Amino acid sequence: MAVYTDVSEGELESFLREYPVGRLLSYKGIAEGSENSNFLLHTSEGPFILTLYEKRVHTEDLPFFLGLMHHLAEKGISCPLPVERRDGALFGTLAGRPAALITFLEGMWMRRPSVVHCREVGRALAELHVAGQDFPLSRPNALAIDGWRKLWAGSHERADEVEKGLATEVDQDFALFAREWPTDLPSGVIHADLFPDNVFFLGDRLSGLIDFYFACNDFYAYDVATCLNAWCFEKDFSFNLTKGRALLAAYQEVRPLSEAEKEALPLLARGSALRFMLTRLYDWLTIPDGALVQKRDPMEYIRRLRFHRAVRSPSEYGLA
Ligand SMILES: Nc1ncnc2c1ncn2[C@@H]1O[C@H](COP(=O)(O)OP(=O)(O)O)[C@@H](O)[C@H]1O
Ligand SMILES: N[C@@H](CCOP(=O)(O)O)C(=O)O
Repeated sequence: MAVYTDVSEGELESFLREYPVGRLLSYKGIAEGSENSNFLLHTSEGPFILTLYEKRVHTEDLPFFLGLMHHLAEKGISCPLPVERRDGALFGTLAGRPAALITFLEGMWMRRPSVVHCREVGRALAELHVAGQDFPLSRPNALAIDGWRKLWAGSHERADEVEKGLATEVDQDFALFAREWPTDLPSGVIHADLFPDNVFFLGDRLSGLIDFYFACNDFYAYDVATCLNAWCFEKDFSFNLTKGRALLAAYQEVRPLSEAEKEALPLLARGSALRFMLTRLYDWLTIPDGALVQKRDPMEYIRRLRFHRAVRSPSEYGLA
């Protein structure tokens, strides 16, 4: 459940008066998602999504996130369009939180993505990378190595509660990344969280991308690695080579990877697995039991991390 902040009908109505969206007919909290509070609204002008930004989203980053959605939508990427207020602003304040209204996207996310879905997401990711190339704003990745170190500092002491020996194991990954993390791969705007729950489909056709609230500037290939982790592993933590091949081939039809990007993929996939393990671990250890938030299992990403440690060649992900 991700509704951290309650909104009363009265305060919502007065918030909506600033928007050209007609009269409020109904609204309800959305259980899915984990970072922000989301509501589905019906107004006399149609359905909208209302988002109240919570702990990991800072107000100063909203022009980047909302401006990016605007930019991508104009370039033909199917993503929500932030609705402009009457004063031209893309967000306001509601129930003490920064809040925005975005257009509603049709479709549903795939609980069990198939090879066809992996192909669709590979292509969409590359199109997003290309469409973002002339976006004028930039935002450093707050969850790059320095961000990982902060999360690790906040959970290191208790990591062995999740699995004995985990703290020592992960310390070794940090040591490797400090020495070998690439510095000069092609970079630009990346989504940074393109998991299945952030990609909508109508049948087998991708209908839209949502949740740009980790978007930032970083290596394109790091985004590819994040998608390999999120889309191409099976429930038993085996890597599905057919899915990997489909995702990478579709990506490369739009934006071919350089030799340096291909070579870096095992390390980037390992780093991306660590990044998601760390946010999950931090939340696992700090969010109180019984809170109305769906906690995600850090072990799922430790298992991926272990897989990548053993990878010797990018061909093991399906790269030709
Ligand atoms: N533009 C949209 N159109 C339709 N549904 C949306 C849209 N944005 C969010 N949702 C719904 O809200 C849920 C949570 O959104 P998400 O942005 O992933 O939240 P969080 O940032 O908290 O993870 C999604 O799974 C989806 O059901
Ligand atoms: N995708 C992340 C968590 C972020 O949640 P989202 O609902 O914003 O995609 C994870 O799986 O750890």
